[in-house]
Amino acid sequence: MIEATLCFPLREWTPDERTGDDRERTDEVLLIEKRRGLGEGWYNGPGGKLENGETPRECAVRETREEVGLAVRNLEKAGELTFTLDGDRHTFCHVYRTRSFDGEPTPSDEARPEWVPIDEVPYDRMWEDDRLWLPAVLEGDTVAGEFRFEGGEPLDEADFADHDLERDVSFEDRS
Ligand SMILES: CNc1ncnc2c1ncn2[C@@H]1O[C@H](COP(=O)(O)OP(=O)(O)OP(=O)(O)O)[C@@H](O)[C@H]1O
Repeated sequence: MIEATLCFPLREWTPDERTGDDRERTDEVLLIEKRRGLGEGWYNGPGGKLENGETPRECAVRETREEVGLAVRNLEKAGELTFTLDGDRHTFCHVYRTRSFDGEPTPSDEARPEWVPIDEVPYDRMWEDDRLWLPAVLEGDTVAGEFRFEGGEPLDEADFADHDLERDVSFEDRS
């Protein structure tokens, strides 16, 4: 089974009063448009597979740096997701969020970063399961879920079948 991570950097957006912008204060999340590999063309958070000897947190920090050049800190565990394919466990994904980071998001060969207001997340251009668990993560809740896909490899061409999801879970292992 593949072990992977996703990281969702958050920042507060406030209107600049000098421009007369009357939109409400909101949170924005840093998403990427994936340019190659699994989920190419779709939006997701920065993230990827664990390398040998790496902890999930280290992986999320490394992948965010590699994909969008942002140095994230103080990651908060927000979710654990299991993706099955035709009944077998395919990927286990650790989800993090953080409001601490240095640098400016910069595009790479792998990803094009974009700050998006949390109520404008483009769920129709994401993995089908994202709409089920990401809103809770962006609202500050924690989630644990299993999402079942059918139809064979690759995972991003399989059909989403069904799921179980729990909110307000606690993660004991600090991973
Ligand atoms: C099935 N439903 C899913 N819903 C939401 N997110 C999903 C996902 N399934 C995989 N993911 C995430 O997608 C990234 C794959 O990225 P990643 O491992 O980098 O794939 P890629 O093939 O590009 O690998 P390399 O860059 O070659 O290592 C990685 O963050 C992983 O957690």
